[in-house]
Parts: sequence; C-alpha cells; structure tokens
Amino acid sequence: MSLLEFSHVSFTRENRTIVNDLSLSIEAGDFLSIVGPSGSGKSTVLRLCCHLISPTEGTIHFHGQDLMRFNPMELRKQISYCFQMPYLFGDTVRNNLEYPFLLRNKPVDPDRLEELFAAFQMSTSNLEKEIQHLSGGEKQRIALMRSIVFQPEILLLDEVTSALDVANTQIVEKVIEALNQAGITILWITHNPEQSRKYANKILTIDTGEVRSLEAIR
Ligand SMILES: Nc1ncnc2c1ncn2[C@@H]1O[C@H](COP(=O)(O)OP(=O)(O)OP(=O)(O)O)[C@@H](O)[C@H]1O
Repeated sequence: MSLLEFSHVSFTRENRTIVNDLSLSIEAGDFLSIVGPSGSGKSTVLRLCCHLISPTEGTIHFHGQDLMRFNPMELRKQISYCFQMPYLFGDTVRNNLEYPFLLRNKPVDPDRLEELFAAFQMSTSNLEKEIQHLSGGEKQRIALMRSIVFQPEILLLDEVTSALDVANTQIVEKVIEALNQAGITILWITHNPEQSRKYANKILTIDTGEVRSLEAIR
C-alpha cells in the first residue's frame, strides 16, 4: 500500500480545471520534486495533499484511508506543510514555535527549539523578536522550523528557498535532506532545475494541471 495515493484526482474552480485526472503513488521515504511552469497547478497539488482543498473528482488515500475523512487537526500533525508565503502569527517567534507543543498538549521542550535553531544556524536570541521585524528569509526559516518541531510523516514544501540567499539555501537543503534520510517523505516544489534533481528520487512534471512525466531518478 502506498503512503499517499491520488486516483484520477481533478480540481475545478470557476469552470476552470486546475488539476486534471492526476494519478500518483507516493511511497514512504520518497523525495518527490514537483516542477512545471508558473500557474501549472503545483501548489494546488500540495494543497490537495493536506486537505486544504478537496478534489472535485477522484480520491486521495493516506495509509489506505480516504484523506477527506481524517480529522483536519490530526492530519496536520502527520502531514505538515510550509508554503512560499510563510503563514506566521503576528506575534513573537517564540509563540509561533511553541504553538505545535500547545496543539499537542505537550510541555515546551527548550532543547528541541535550540536544536532547530542550531540546524538552521540561527541564534536563539531571535525567539523574542516580533515576526514583523524579521526579514523575508528569516520568516521563511522560522516557518520551516515550525512545520518540523514535531517530525511529520510527510512534509510539503512550496518554494521554501525562494527568499533565501545561497548560504541559507544550502543550510535549508541540508536540513531537508537530513529529514528525508531520517525517513520523512518529502514533496517539494522548486523552480530551480538543479535543486529539483539534487535530492529527489522522483520528479513529477506538470503542465496546465496534467502530468507530463513522472521520472524515477534514483
Ligand atoms: N482556489 C482557487 N480558485 C481559483 N483559481 C485558483 C485556485 N487555486 C489556484 N487557482 C489558479 O490555478 C492555477 C494554478 O495555481 P497554482 O498555485 O497551483 O500554480 P503553481 O504551479 O503552483 O504556480 P507558481 O509556480 O506560480 O506558484 C493558477 O492560475 C491559479 O490562479
């Protein structure tokens, strides 16, 4: 049984088909790059994966069960996402990063937060900063940290390095690679052809909402 299985999934809005008849199997441990021109439906595919939106046709199964039947809060713990425009509460970095603990009724683990700052080579002094005082690249890294405070089964990443300089892109790539090596399934959208091939074992190319190719490269 595949970890995540799309069967003939379509997503239509305002008489426009944004994803058309997508069938795809994602196995545990996969690192899937999703590539394609702007507006081809890549982000929509990730939104479908975590039930931010529902297919208008077809089915998505997670662990063999209909994804639409999962409790959304429970699903977010297993399938975590980080998008291009990081959504963070207009609050402090600390409150953003402590939120995943609150959600699980668990005490905040300061060691885990320190570990994350170390992995992203950022200072923990950022914890007391207001989100609005962070740069775009800092916000991106904090949003990514928040999505992996507790390791999900699947991590969905939408152009998470687009606001980063070369050095920080490398840091983030290494964190993502290590997560995949630790068994986390990664689906990521990137516009950078070199990046799309560097870590992935599969590359999905989509155009106008349809699969152009699914290539296994490792
Ligand atoms: N809920 C929606 N309602 C109406 N149109 C939508 C909706 N979601 C996406 N679209 C449209 O569908 C198309 C695909 O959007 P999507 O964000 O999935 O593309 P993308 O491949 O991720 O693009 P980019 O690379 O520019 O981020 C776009 O034209 C977008 O405007």
